[in-house]
Amino acid sequence: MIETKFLQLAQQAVAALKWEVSFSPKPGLVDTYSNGSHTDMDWKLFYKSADSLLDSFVEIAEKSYRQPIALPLREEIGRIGRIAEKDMFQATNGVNTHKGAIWSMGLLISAISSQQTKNIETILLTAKDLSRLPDKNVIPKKTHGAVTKQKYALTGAKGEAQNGFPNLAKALAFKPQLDDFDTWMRRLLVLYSNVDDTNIVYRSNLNVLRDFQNLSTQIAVDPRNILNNPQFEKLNDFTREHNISPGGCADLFAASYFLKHLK
Ligand SMILES: CC(C)(COP(=O)(O)OP(=O)(O)OC[C@H]1O[C@@H](n2cnc3c(N)ncnc32)[C@H](O[C@H]2O[C@H](COP(=O)(O)OP(=O)(O)OP(=O)(O)O)[C@@H](O)[C@H]2O)[C@@H]1O)[C@@H](O)C(=O)NCCC(=O)NCCS
Ligand SMILES: Nc1ncnc2[nH]cnc12
Repeated sequence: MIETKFLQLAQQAVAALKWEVSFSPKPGLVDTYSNGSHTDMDWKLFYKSADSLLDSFVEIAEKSYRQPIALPLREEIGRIGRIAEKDMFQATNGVNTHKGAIWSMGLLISAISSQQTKNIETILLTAKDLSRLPDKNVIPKKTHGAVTKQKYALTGAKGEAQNGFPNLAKALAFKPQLDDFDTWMRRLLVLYSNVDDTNIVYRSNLNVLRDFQNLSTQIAVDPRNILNNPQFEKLNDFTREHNISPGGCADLFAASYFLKHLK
């Protein structure tokens, strides 16, 4: 029988993934208004994908409960993470919806369950330590992320975790603004401004990433209502023109919501 505490933690992670895709508008990304720069995904597919991850998230919480941060735990959650990736691809018919999210959420769930804490600093530090342990069972693949990281000397989702999730922490540190929507929109823009998202670079190049980040920074710090700021429409147009999607930022956005709403 699944213990309620593990199920509840996993359900919160799945709910955060669904919240992320529902949050609208998000330039370049799939939301409930549009499919952004994607032709093979919509918000319903993301819901299906999120639901397919519940069992693996429960198992990560279970297997991590009060465990020391050491190689056996790292290898165990790596094994479950790879099953989660398979479940996701099966649920989506081969579309990569949540690969980055499985990685980040998996580490965060494991950190929460192993330390039995809601303290964000402790969670990020523990997830960082876990991610730095070498999992000998990883088979290097020529993924889009791997190709891009090598070509441009970027560190991707792995680097974000191994550095203690600095961009996620930056987004969370952003003080509430006018209202809940404005606060979360600016947190998303903080991620757009700072994350070296390999999805963007794979579909374009480093110059496009930097222009995207600079435009996002301008909007994030502008006190005007974001949806009335003409620069926001410009950002939307920019993602369309370059056919780019900040999928890595979306994963971290979901993870930041998950941490902020831990019960
Ligand atoms: C360590 C792994 C994450 C290995 O990952 P990989 O080597 O494949 O490459 P990364 O670049 O590290 O990216 C993986 C995904 O992470 C997201 N991401 C990208 N950049 C960043 C960043 N700077 N910080 C954080 N996260 C980042 C991103 O995922 C999202 O985008 C995907 C959808 O994008 P889309 O545009 O559709 O791209 P594609 O389908 O690839 O291509 P096209 O559409 O252009 O054709 C979606 O998945 C989002 O989630 C990257 O895709 C890890 O996978 C690993 O080692 N796993 C093993 C299991 C394990 O150990 N798990 C432990 C914890 S459970
Ligand atoms: N809403 C979204 N759109 C595109 N890629 C994503 N990866 C995770 N969430 C996403």
